[in-house]
Amino acid sequence: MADFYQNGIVTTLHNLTQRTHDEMEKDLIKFSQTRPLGLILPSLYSELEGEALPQIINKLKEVPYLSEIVIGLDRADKDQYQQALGFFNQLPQHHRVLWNDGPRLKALDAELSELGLAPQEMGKGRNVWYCMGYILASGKTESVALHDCDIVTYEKSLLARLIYPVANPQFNYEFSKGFYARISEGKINGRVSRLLVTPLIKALQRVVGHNEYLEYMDSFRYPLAGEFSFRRDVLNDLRIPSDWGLEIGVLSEMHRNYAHNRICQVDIADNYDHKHQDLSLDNAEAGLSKMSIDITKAFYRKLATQGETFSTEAFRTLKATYYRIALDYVETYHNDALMNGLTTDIHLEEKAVEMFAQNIVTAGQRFLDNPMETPFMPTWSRVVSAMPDVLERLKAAVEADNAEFN
Ligand SMILES: O=C(O)[C@H](O)COP(=O)(O)O
Repeated sequence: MADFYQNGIVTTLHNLTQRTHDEMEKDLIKFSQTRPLGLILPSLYSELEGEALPQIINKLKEVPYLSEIVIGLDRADKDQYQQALGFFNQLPQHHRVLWNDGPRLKALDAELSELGLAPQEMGKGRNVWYCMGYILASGKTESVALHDCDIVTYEKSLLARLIYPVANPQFNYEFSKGFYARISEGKINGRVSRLLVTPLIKALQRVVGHNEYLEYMDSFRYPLAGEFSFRRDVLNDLRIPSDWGLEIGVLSEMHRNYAHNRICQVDIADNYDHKHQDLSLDNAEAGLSKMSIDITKAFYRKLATQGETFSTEAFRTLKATYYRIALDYVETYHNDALMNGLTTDIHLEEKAVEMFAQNIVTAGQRFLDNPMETPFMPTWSRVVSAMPDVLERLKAAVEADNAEFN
């Protein structure tokens, strides 16, 4: 049973009564009559063949309040795109599949690239960015949810709870971020969120001193959750990184663009499990190691925009501060696990903390070596200003792909 504590400077919407999904769904059907609701699914072709996505689609088939589902499909050739269209045709809702590797969308991407406006890296960030552009172009929905396609514990209630805060016309929220616990096979997961992000924020608070942005980031119970929802107008002005800094980047942009009372977080599931990546202890270019470097750089960049200056010495101090705090958390989570009949591998957790500590310095060095690096994708407002018909052309390309291969 959850408590009802408000732990930070954004509103937390709890699951206090285990209200039934049917009741919430009735509300959402009503809300959707005045505020049409949509969903973005950033997906890889390989996920169609996995365990999670077919289950997710099975559950989504029964969702009655969505006017539009936009699927961004990465790493698919022509045959795979055609198969994907067949697969997603199970959905009774209006849906479109963006073939990101297809000739039409690649041609548009090449034109944007000439203007210096195309995302520079392949991956989820780029996929999400194009889906957001398509939502703006189609104009079919007022509020949109986004979630990953590798969730093996997916229930319809996750989506209902995720979208509710931006669907209810009586609420003033522009953005809502999901949170949950991650437990599987008797273990607590969420290794980067628990062992890097939270202790890093605490360490930055100690080193930088009081900082309202850090207080805001510290308010989120699962800052790395890939599940969030927003009103459509939010999409015009998001300048987000294309690398693993995406989730931190979205939170940072919401902080820049909106007052705190327009932002909330919501309890969307008791437990969440998904595909786990390797820690990659020995390779800083892969797995959770690479993720930790991208995330840490996203924090440095954001703090630099607030006038914070960094040096090699500052990064060393930050590393030492982080390391001590993170080790305390290893113990905290171990005790929490034991009391709940779960386990954590203390040795492995400490090895992860050692790697993250090293990566705090590595990220710092890369930040100092490349002060002009901007892995950000431009806001859609800027893209529209540079290419006024871009949204119409994006929509036309997607419609043509869906019509030609369906
Ligand atoms: O959220 C996280 O911490 C990372 O995505 C890693 O998650 P996992 O430990 O559940 O795989």
